[in-house]
Amino acid sequence: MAAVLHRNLSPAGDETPRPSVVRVRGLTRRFGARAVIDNLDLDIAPGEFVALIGASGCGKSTFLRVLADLDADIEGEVAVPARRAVAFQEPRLIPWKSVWRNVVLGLPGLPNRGRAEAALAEVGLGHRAEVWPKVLSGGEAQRASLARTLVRDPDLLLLDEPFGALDALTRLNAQTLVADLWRRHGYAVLLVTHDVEEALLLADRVLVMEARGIAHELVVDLPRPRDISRERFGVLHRQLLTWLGVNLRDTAVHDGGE
Ligand SMILES: Nc1ncnc2c1ncn2[C@@H]1O[C@H](COP(=O)(O)OP(=O)(O)OP(=O)(O)O)[C@@H](O)[C@H]1O
Repeated sequence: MAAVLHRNLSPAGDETPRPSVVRVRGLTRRFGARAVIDNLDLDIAPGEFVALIGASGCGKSTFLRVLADLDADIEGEVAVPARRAVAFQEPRLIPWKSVWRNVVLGLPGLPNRGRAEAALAEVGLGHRAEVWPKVLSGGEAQRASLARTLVRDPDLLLLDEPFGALDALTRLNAQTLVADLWRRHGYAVLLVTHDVEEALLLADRVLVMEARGIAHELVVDLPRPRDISRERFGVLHRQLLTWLGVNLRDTAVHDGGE
């Protein structure tokens, strides 16, 4: 497994290293005798958007759960910021609480409706604060789940396939929203996804996970907003598919690197 170390993503010429917001060294997670993650190293810079992609069952969610502090049964060192937030494929809203109460659920102090409404307005749900979660569409529920991350004012946002269950158009809108929120708030993001295009649309860097660890890393050298019709986008797309073992017999695969 390749060790992946933080790259300085500041403008060309400025090689001053920045501190990492996530620092992982020698992480191993075993289930019984089997190491699903084996001696993994990773740094994520403040404000960096990193996508993690890989075949089903390779350990992506396991890794994200460790970073979210939902799993402490590990070996190695993991340093993450205290202010972090997580959103999953299912919005995980409590059905008997109104949307705004869901947004501030678990925050210390009295439920702060103003704060919830501000976050809901940011995701375009200012008019939905009072309703029950069951009346929200799939896309709206997922936006409420993003509002719940915003009220935590995170330094690190962990996203586990947050758009996986959405239809194509809703997904596109949700991706744009995530990109806008990221730009506005400046937190670092680790996005677990199965979608190569989504990874290239959103991330500064894409990590390809294979059994036990991170096997490849791609720095996405494309200007934002990303244009999927650009030739370079196609080159990076094919590179990722090749690493993922997708059969590209009918396309040119040798123009993207290795
Ligand atoms: N609590 C557990 N006990 C035993 N094995 C587990 C446990 N949690 C995960 N695993 C195993 O660890 C491996 C990695 O699982 P994980 O859910 O992290 O994969 P993933 O890459 O997120 O998959 P997917 O893309 O399908 O969501 C799988 O083989 C899974 O069966």
